[in-house]
Order: sequence, then structure tokens, then C-alpha cells
Amino acid sequence: MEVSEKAPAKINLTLDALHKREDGYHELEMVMTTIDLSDRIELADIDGDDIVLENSSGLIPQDERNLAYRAADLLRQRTGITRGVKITIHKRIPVAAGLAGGSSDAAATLRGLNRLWRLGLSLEELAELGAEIGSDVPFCVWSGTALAKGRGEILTPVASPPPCWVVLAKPRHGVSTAEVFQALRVDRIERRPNTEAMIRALEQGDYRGICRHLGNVLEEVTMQMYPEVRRLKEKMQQFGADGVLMSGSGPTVFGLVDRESRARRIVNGLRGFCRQVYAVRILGSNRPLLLDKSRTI
Ligand SMILES: C[C@](O)(CO)[C@H](O)COP(=O)(O)OP(=O)(O)OC[C@H]1O[C@@H](n2ccc(N)nc2=O)[C@H](O)[C@@H]1O
Ligand SMILES: Nc1ncnc2c1ncn2[C@@H]1O[C@H](COP(=O)(O)OP(=O)(O)OP(=O)(O)O)[C@@H](O)[C@H]1O
Repeated sequence: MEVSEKAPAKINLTLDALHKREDGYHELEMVMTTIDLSDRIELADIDGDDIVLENSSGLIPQDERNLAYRAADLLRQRTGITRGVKITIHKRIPVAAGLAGGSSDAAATLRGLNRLWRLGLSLEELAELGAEIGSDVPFCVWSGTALAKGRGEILTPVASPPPCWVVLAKPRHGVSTAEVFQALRVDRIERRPNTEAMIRALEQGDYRGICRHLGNVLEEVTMQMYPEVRRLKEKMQQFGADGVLMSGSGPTVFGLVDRESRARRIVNGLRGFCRQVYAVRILGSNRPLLLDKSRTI
């Protein structure tokens, strides 16, 4: 048997770091939403008990370091399942980009294997397992739009943004999330996002309010390391995006745009400065993956 799962990317509408914890992680408060730029994960039964990985990208590990492999391994350990599986990753999300590509592959692997192996685990249980793989995995298990606290694993669903376009520009280099957090000085943060105001704007469907309240405390840190990120943000603003921000730890910069024609114009303008430019939609409602039949059967 074989199942296929969509693994969508996320963007951060806000990201605030409250303090550094004793376990070395940062206590976060952030609003994330899923966008229509996805990897596809195929999971197939195979003879034997190996986890075999194939992927279309030369940029991600092909072994047990791959987050999809780790998800399958963890699920087998916790359920006592010993079946073999072939995981094929069709990669479209840029790697080390701040778009949670690896986390989403892991989350899709958990959802897909739950179906393939008829485990009957709930999304809550899969998200809890996912937290052991990475801070973004629980959000990716649920998808939609959510306020994330703690390390990123304490989730409260909030209203999704009204339909709009997201223009993404990914600079050539990737960014190490660990390095960015290491360079962050929480006691020196000058401007923090207003998370409450963002949630209010989302609940009211206030597109202009959402654009106004975009904010990410990691943006300045990554921009110091990679000035190209600042230049891209400025370009995106000049080309007329309604709101512009770096996603996660970067380096991808995204712009919200209300009309397709303007999104296309911005994409064309940016192509002169950046090779990886996309225009995608926000994935509408909360838990859109339920429509994909990815919930427990
Ligand atoms: C920046 C974000 O993408 C925002 O959504 C996430 O916080 C990062 O999520 P992720 O890539 O799943 O991160 P993890 O693999 O859990 O952590 C990578 C590294 O980032 C740092 N890290 C991550 C999450 C967090 N709340 N505090 C941290 O300080 C830690 O140094 C950790 O070693
Ligand atoms: N399936 C995978 N897809 C992408 N990267 C993976 C995968 N498995 C492991 N990795 C490793 O994880 C690192 C981070 O990649 P990823 O694309 O998830 O970054 P990211 O978008 O910045 O994630 P986040 O926003 O969650 O911090 C890469 O350096 C890559 O080697």
C-alpha cells in the first residue's frame, strides 16, 4: 500500500522571544500560518524492516539525519511497529529558508504513516511526538493558523488571514536557526511585535491591520549576519508589497499583496535581484489538511 501527503511551508506573521530558558531554548510567542508551497511525501510499504529514503533534492540529508526519517523512526519506536517503509520526498520548499520545510516533511510523515499503518493516533498525539523532532513540527502537524508559545509547541488556533498573495524571495544562502538564536540578545531587543494586535486583526479579517502588525525579533539578527536580507526587504517594499517581513530565522523574506496582478509585478521586479522568487496563496482555513483526508482513519 502507498499513501501521499502534502507538506506545506509556513510563514511567521509575528515572532517574539520573551527570554532564554534553562534548557537553552527561547520562550517564544509567534503567529504562524500555512502557505500553498508544499513538498509531497510518498510513503510505501516495502519488504523487510528498513526505512528507505529517496528525495528529489541534493540539498537535504539522505540518511537518518533527515527529519522525515527521524519521524518514521520515532513513530516505530513508540508504537512497537517493525514494518519497513520507503519515504519519497518531492522537495519544492527551499531548504534552510525559515519556511519549516524539514519540519513539515516530518509532520507529513507522521500523518501519513498514521494512515498507512492504521495507528489511530490523534493529531494531538502526533503533535506531541513531533515536538521531540523539532519546535516547528507540532504546528506543521496541525497546519492552518495558530499562536505558538513555549518552544513553539503550545498551540492555539486563530483565524486565518483573508485570501491574499504571498510573494517569497529566498536569498542564495541558507541560515542556521541555532546560530541566529545564539546571536539574539533578548535583553537588547528594541522593537517587538504586538502579538495581541496581530491576533485581533486576524479575528477581524483586517488585512491592513495584519500587514501593519507583522514583526519578527530575529529579523535584525539575521540582517546583521546577511545584509542581503535587508536589501531584499527594502526591494520588496519599493515594489509595493502591502507588508514585508522575514520568516522564522530567515533568510526568506515574504510580502503580503492583496491582488494577483500586483503580486506578479513584484515577482517580475524581484527576479532581477533574487533567483528564487515565488507567489503563492495563504492556505485558507484552519486545518486545511483535513480536506486532504490526512486525519486519522
Ligand atoms: C525559528 C522558527 O522556525 C520559528 O517558527 C522555530 O523556532 C525553529 O524551529 P525548528 O527549526 O524546528 O527548531 P529546533 O530544531 O527545535 O531548534 C533549532 C535550534 O534553534 C534554537 N531554538 C529553537 C526554538 C526555540 N524556541 N528556541 C531556540 O533557541 C535552539 O538553539 C535549537 O537548537
Ligand atoms: N526533509 C528535510 N527537508 C529539509 N531539510 C532537512 C530535512 N531533513 C533534515 N534537514 C536539515 O534541516 C536543516 C534545516 O532545514 P529546513 O528547510 O527545515 O530549515 P528551515 O526552513 O529554516 O526550518 P525552520 O523554519 O523550522 O527553522 C537543513 O540544513 C537540512 O540539512
